[in-house]
Amino acid sequence: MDEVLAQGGGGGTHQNRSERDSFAGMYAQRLGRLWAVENGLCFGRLDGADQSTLYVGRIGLADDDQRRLLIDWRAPVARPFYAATPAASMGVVRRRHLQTRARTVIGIDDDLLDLDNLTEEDVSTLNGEAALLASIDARRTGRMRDIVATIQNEQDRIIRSGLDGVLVVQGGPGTGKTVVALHRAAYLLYTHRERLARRGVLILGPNLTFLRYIEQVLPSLGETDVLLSTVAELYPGITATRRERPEVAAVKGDERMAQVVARAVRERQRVPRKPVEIRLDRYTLTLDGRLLDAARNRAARSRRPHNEARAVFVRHLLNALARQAARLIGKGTIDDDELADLREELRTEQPVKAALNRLWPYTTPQQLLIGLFTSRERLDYAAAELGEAERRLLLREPPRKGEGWWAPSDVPLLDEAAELLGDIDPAVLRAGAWMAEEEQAAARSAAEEEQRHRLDYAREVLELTGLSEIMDAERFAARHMDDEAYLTTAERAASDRTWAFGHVIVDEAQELSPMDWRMVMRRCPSRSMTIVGDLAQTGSSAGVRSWGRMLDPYVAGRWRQEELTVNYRTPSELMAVAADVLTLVGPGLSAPTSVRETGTHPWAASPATRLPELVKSESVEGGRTVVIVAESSAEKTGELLAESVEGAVRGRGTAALDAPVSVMTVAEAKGLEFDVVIVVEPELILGESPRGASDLYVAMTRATQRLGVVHTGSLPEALARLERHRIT
Ligand SMILES: Nc1ncnc2c1ncn2[C@@H]1O[C@H](COP(=O)(O)OP(=O)(O)OP(=O)(O)O)[C@@H](O)[C@H]1O
Repeated sequence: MDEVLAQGGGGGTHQNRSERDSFAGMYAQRLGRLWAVENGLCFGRLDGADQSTLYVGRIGLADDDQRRLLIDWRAPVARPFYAATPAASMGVVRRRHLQTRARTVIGIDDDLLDLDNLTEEDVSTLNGEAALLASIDARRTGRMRDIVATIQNEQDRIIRSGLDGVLVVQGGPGTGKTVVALHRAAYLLYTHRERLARRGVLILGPNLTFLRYIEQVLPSLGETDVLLSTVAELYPGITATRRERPEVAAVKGDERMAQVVARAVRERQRVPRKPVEIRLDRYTLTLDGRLLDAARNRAARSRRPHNEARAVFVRHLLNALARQAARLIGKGTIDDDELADLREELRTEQPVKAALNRLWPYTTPQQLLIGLFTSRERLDYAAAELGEAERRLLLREPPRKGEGWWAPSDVPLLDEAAELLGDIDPAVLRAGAWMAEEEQAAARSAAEEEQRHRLDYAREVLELTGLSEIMDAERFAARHMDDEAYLTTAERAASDRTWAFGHVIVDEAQELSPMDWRMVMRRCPSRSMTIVGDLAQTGSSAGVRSWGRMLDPYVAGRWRQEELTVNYRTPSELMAVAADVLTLVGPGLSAPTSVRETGTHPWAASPATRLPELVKSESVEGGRTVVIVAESSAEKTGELLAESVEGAVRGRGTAALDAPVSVMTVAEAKGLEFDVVIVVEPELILGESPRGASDLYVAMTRATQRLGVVHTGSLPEALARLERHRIT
């Protein structure tokens, strides 16, 4: 890369410049990968009974003579590093954990696996648990780290479980479901590269903040071909930001909506009660019910989606109209050529075109849903099986400029509609005239936004790699765009609604509605999936109640389940209170066992106005604190803290992850973790949604060090344990 840089900017032929660009790009990418694994590159060593020594690291490395220096953690020979126990030593005498800072070793821990093969002195210096405990005690940075150095045996089994079929990983809070799912992605890509590199891996998370939180884990494992997304982002071209009431989302997530969308499509093909008259200059043509029915049935029999079946419908009607026209102009018999001429003539007549467009209109998924949700009449027709109250929840105002109309729960409905509607002929699409003005404007502004984003990204890459001198951002971005082959699998998959992924991982899977699952399953026809979640944490009313019931329509009897039982996040003192809350969620549920105690007890304090003072006194130097509030008081509490506590930030996104203090709702904090958690007015959280108990359970299990509750309202019974440590 130094050499490429030394060649400088302009000069040379076009060919020279373009070669230089592509070398520079290639080296930049390779360098990026190596940088990503620099920290803690080598973290383990295995000493075998056969006197062999292997070093285990984030990636595999060999020297110039192809001698193995470092074994990739995913390679089969590295397996004993995670799986060997004194009872089954797998040929390993000693497992050593290496802790490094930059390139210096700062600590080692040994596990002794085969006593007979070690000296007394070795034995006296061993301390195996230390590596894990040091790792989970560390301050949180606002980003998830990888755990390659300390993967535990029950986790390792899941990470290395076979690629095929559906694997469900059920586990309580903090048991490592997310981190295990991410390592599994890295492992699968490494082990089944052939199969997965082409089709890619999709990882679905609950919201964008969460994706920011986990996004650095995989590149640091040496993988880039994974698409991280939320369900709301799965429909290319749609930004679903509208916020809606949970009961509205629950109706839209219900599986009956599949029928509703199907009927909405059929509504667009409805035959009018009265015959349709088409007035032309010389005569008037009539399409009666019988004729229209016949044309519609012909189209239906073609089994093509709506927009593609339109051609069948139109052909049938035009033939009939041509024959009618022939009769009207006094031609009793007519040969095929004449009929064809007449048909083509009619096809271009404006009144004929208008009638055909009304009878079987080209329809985009967006148009279909806007039409459905803004019309009482259409809803009554299409959503007959929903109750009156449910239909009323679906009704909404038409889109207005500058206002996001789509909600996350619309995305699977758009996807469902896209399946039933099929593609519109690109020539028709380009003409654009059939599109509503707002839609055209929205498409244009999305394209501009995309271009801006691309340029920013290009600038960032060039600056980071010191290449901005020799390559300009426009050229870099344009090349990325033009050259299909240059796109990563993840980029190609992101822009293609019909992409079939090689493997799909769904995190916080309990939150997905039946309609979400229909869409996700479409993205994974091979049904090679990892589904991780915790039924006790389900916050959405349309969410999963039973893995079996959710999966049976897709893979009845063909899925397997693993359980994670040890909590690596929450100390046992905090988990005891969370376990009390869990009894409210449902009978017979058990909380995971915490791996450590800290001696710090969770507390309660009143009134809630003491919040700023307590946030300051409880926060730990260099650590992260979250204040978790009920949805209804999030903005108010956010403002209060932003004014009174330095560095406090309300809300979602990267800023909230990086701030020393952030204010979040339960939904926003789901899946994340913080050093210190303060829950405000638990009674409100409990009462705010039908799944309030699950929400409170989620809130109480986010802390790695300290937990407190502030309240002015009453303290829920389930939190009575906190009275013992009330801060006065
Ligand atoms: N083997 C391990 N070594 C070190 N840290 C671990 C290990 N397993 C899990 N952890 C840590 O425990 C914490 C919780 O993990 P994670 O977020 O994956 O849990 P989860 O099961 O997804 O939790 P939730 O259901 O609450 O979202 C993380 O900080 C993770 O790094």
